[in-house]
Amino acid sequence: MDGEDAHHRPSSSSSSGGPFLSGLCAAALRRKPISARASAAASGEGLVRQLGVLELVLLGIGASIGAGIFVITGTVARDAGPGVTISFALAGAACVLNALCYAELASRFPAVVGGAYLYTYAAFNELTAFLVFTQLMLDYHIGAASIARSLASYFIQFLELIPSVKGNVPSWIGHGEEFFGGVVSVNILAPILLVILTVILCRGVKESSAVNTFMTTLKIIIVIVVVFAGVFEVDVSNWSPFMPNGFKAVVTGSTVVFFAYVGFDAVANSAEEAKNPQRDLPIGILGSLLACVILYVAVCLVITGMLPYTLLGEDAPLAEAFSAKGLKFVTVLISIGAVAGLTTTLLVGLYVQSRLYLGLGRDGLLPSIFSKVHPTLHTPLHSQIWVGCVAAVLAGLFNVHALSHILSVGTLATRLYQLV
Ligand SMILES: NC(=[NH2+])NCCC[C@H](N)C(=O)O
Repeated sequence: MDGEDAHHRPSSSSSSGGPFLSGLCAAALRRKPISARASAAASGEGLVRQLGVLELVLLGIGASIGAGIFVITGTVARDAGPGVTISFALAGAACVLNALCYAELASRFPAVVGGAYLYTYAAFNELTAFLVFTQLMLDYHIGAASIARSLASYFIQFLELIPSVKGNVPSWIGHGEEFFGGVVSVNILAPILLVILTVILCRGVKESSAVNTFMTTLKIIIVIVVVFAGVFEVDVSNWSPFMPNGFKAVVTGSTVVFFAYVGFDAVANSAEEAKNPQRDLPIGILGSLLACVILYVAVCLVITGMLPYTLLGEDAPLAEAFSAKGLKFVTVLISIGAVAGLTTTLLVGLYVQSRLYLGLGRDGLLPSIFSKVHPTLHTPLHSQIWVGCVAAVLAGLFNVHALSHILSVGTLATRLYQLV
């Protein structure tokens, strides 16, 4: 990798041998010449092109539809009323603008891993790119841990449906055994789930994509069934007034529901594994986002039409709305949808992280071990195992509450950076 690294770094800025500080500044301010890197990637030293357009669209949807739609809808609807639909449409429109930028950049630099990190490196400089990476990693590492913790709780809840098991599952298995006044909350199920997903990801991009395709299709079907089951329960009088607390509450709501769209950018990181990146990456990015906008808006219309917005629950609004109408089977479907949703956001999140580590390892910004790709599996094994371990340690020691505090700061900082 070192030879290649030297090859793609601009010699003018780094070879002068001048004072240490000016060398450092020059390094921090250099940009990435994409063409050289692209030809190195194209020479076939690692990842393989296995993903078609459908797999890319499902990758984006897999990363985006998590628990957000099942939870945030109710939280926001309590303020914005049925206008939460407009909140989702507004946030969706903002994301479409963002996605158009991603689509344009992804088709310009199609053959290199890296997504936002790569684009910042090419447009600004190495320092900015590295900062983008650190913030993305803060978000992804902590995000992966908290999603794994939520998944573990879901599994324990399913297990406790068995009468003889109910109340007998030790808390260190899934819910967390608390120490130091609740600062540390130890459990083993979340790390086990992370190990399983890491093994799948290490086996190959085709295998990981197959799991994602299956789970994502399942959750899309569930969301569609939920919408159709709900349509027959809609009472249009629940939609008026549409914005009980005015447009301001709707706009405020759109800043919260933005979270539900986070994920479509994952597609940009599969540039080196897409069969026809120049054409398929933009389709994958925009296609997955548009699918989410349609599904989310439909869910919002249905849920706010089913019950007066004041009666929507805060924790599991969608499930509660259906049990209030006596549709228990839909409630079960929603739980399965949430588990599938969490699993795919976790899977794709871990996938994206490893490709980012790979990109930085190749660029010499991280130790070269991260740049290694397994010769037969064609996956960045070291990077993948590393991101799995970090998430497993965090998920093994902290609960969602502790993790989400750190995550909010990370996500906000990341998005601010991207705006700049
Ligand atoms: N990188 C992240 N923060 N990913 C979290 C994705 C959350 C996903 N959009 C959801 O609604 O659940």
